[in-house]
Order: sequence, then structure tokens, then C-alpha cells
Amino acid sequence: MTLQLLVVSSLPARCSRLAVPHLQRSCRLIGPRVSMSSSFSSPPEDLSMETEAPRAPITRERRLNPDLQQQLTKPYLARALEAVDPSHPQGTKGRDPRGLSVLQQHAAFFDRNGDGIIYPWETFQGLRAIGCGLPVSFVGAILINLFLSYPTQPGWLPSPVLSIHIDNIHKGKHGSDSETYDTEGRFDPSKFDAIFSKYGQTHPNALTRDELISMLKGNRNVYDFMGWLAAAGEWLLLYSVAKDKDGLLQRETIRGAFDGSLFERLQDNKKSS
Ligand code: HEM
Ligand SMILES: [Ca+2]
Repeated sequence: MTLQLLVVSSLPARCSRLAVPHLQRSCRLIGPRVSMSSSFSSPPEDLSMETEAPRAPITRERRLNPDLQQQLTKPYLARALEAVDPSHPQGTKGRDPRGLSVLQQHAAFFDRNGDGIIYPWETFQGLRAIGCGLPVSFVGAILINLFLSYPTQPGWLPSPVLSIHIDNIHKGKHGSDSETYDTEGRFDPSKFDAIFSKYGQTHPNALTRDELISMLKGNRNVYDFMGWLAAAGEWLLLYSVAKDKDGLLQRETIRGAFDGSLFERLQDNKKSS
């Protein structure tokens, strides 16, 4: 007993605080960082910056990038106009955001005549333009407009033609997503980065299909069936049109989906081939 007490008291401060014996054991493997005498006198270690809790193994499995601030200025600041990341600190170069939020830019690709409203036939044309087949474009257009029409209407009345109003597209946000768009449609670089730090286990800047599925499951909010379906639809459609030849969804592809520049690129590629 006395011996046990001695061992525990010689552990680093954060280990000795653990009530669970097997966690103490794993901490003991790392070994005490301070000498016996100083472990009693030094102040407790600062735990305030930890991103992993020893008793919440999920926090070790799905990691955050603690150095993001050294790679991108103010990663916590959601950007209204540009989808920024460490390799694109200014967002998509040479592209005018036209005063639209990043979420509005994502949707605006489908507003084929630029009147601020997306009708189902425009969604259909947009889906065809990025390479979706006839059946997927037809069903996709109906589902997207069915889902987003009512929440984005300017008044109480529903639209008989299922129009989507880009002014109000932020009201179309659902749950169980990556939270990269904030509630107002800005782009949150820290949430975008977390997609890869948490789920990009085999490649730091890309997701395999399995990792994408893990992300969809990991992002689920409880009982949010609508959000689960919507998120699965968005991500699986993205995977099907934009995966690379090795079946990976690259970080840059995903960044381009967020600000809509990917859609323009896919359209141009399709035109030129
Ligand atoms: C008319 C066409 C479209 C509209 C109006 C639209 C609208 C939206 C909205 C409102 C969100 C925000 C969801 C949220 O954060 O809760 C979103 C996210 C997203 N959309 Fe779209 N979208 C359209 C087409 C597409 C297409 C064709 C794709 C894929 C090829 C796609 C892929 C995504 C992805 C991957 C997200 C991110 C979801 C997440 O953060 O987990 N969208 N879209
Ligand atoms: Ca339009």
C-alpha cells in the first residue's frame, strides 16, 4: 500500500489525478517527468491547452491540429468571402467573390441565369454541367429544391415551383454536417481543418471513401435523420463527381466545393473534353 502510494505520487501531476488504474498504468509507461522531490513542490501542469482527454479516447482518435495558428492567421475567425486554408491563405486566387458569402458562392453556381433564384431546372442543368448523369441530376434537382425551397423563401408562402432564394441560403443549413459553414454561411477554417486532422488517417490532405463514411457517422447529431440524409447526399455526391483516380477526395477538391470554385472547374473540364 505504502509502495503504491509512493509510485502514484511520483507520477506527473496529470497522471496522479486519474482515478482509473489502467490509465495510471499507461501514464506510468511514459514515466515521471519531474524528480520525486520537485513533483511535490512544482505547480500543477497546465492542462488548459490539451486537445486529448485520457478518459475520452475518442479525443485521441479524432485529433485536432494544435499548430494551425502557426500555419494560418486567425484560424478561429470564420471568413465571409474566402475559403482559406494554410495553402490558400487568401482563398481561391483570381476569383471575385462578388460580395457573396462562401455558402452563397457554393449555391450560386446553380443559379444559371444569375437572378438570385435557383429553380429545379437550373439545379438540373448545374448537376449535368459538373458531370452527373441524367437520373442523378433529375432526382438530385428535385431533392435539393424540395429540401431548400421552403426555408429560403422570403415570406411564409411556399413556392409552387420549388425556387431557392440565394439571399436566404444560410437558412437551409442542417445538422450533422462538418460545421465548416457557420450559421450565417461564412467559412470556418478551423472546422475545415478538423475534417482532415480527425478523419484523414491514411493521407494528411485527403479522405478515402471509408474515411468519408467515418466522418459522416462521426458528425451525426442524435436523432437528426434529416441532417444525416442531407449530409450523406452532399458528401457522397461530391465523392462521386470529384474523387481522384485513386479514389481519394483531396483537400483542395473539398475546399473548392465549399466556395463553388470546384463546380466551375469541373464544368470547364467537361466542356473542354
Ligand atoms: C442547388 C444546388 C445546391 C445548393 C443550393 C446547396 C446548398 C448547400 C447548403 C445550404 C449547404 C450547407 C449545409 C450545412 O452546412 O448545413 C451545403 C453544404 C454542402 N454541399 Fe451543397 N448545395 C448544392 C449543391 C451541391 C452539390 C451538387 C454538391 C456536391 C457535388 C454539394 C455538396 C455540399 C457539401 C459537401 C456540403 C458541406 C456539408 C458539410 O459541411 O458537412 N452541394 N450545400
Ligand atoms: Ca436563376
